[in-house]
Amino acid sequence: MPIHEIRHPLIRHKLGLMRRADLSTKNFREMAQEIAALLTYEASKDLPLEPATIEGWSGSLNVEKLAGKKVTVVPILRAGIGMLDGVLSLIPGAKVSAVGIARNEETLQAQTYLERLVGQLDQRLALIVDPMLATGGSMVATIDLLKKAGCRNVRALVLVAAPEGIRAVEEHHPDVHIYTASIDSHLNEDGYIIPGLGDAGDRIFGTRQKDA
Ligand SMILES: O=P(O)(O)OC[C@H]1O[C@H](OP(=O)(O)OP(=O)(O)O)[C@H](O)[C@@H]1O
Ligand SMILES: O=c1cc[nH]c(=O)[nH]1
Ligand SMILES: [Mg+2]
Repeated sequence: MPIHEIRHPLIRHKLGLMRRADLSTKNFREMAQEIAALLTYEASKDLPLEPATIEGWSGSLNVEKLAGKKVTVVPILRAGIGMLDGVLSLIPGAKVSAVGIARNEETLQAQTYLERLVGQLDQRLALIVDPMLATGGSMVATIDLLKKAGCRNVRALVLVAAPEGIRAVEEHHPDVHIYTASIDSHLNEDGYIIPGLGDAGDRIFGTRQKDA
């Protein structure tokens, strides 16, 4: 199954807090990074290990380390920045590939305005981060451009996913696994996830918010 809804109690609790309309910008940001770290833990649980010999306090011993595979984290700007540090807290050596995509508010079409990818993408696992998977247009466009640049191993971390967006990713990129804190009910007529979080970019950046 390429969709993984991680129903861990810590994630359920933190996501419940994020759904509160009165949560401050500060706390919304903190929860987004913390859930991102917990999703990273899940999304990395099958990364390959290789043996290594080290000098320990009692002499030489065999340990394990992550095998050759390198990681790039791919935040979809803007809102994806709100999950970046959470991923990097667990994979501090990862390179960051920034992709700027904004959804046209009328047509809901994804429009790409920035593409700053790191090198050696054919050897890297790409972990795309974006709080919201709504129609899936932004995610599909990001996976398209990563694969075009040579990336063969892509996973997506989203806080909330709509069934419509999951179907779009499955249809266009069935090899891509999605890790989410919640599969929500549906999209409303404006393309917002219900119950969702509202506009995640605005809530993370403090724009157009009542308490800004
Ligand atoms: O699945 P989709 O229908 O494409 O919608 C999801 C996208 O919409 C939001 O970004 P937005 O376009 O609002 O940009 P922002 O991050 O700059 O606020 C969100 O962060 C996703 O990137
Ligand atoms: O519910 C949604 C859908 C798209 N973008 C958001 O920020 N929220
Ligand atoms: Mg937005």
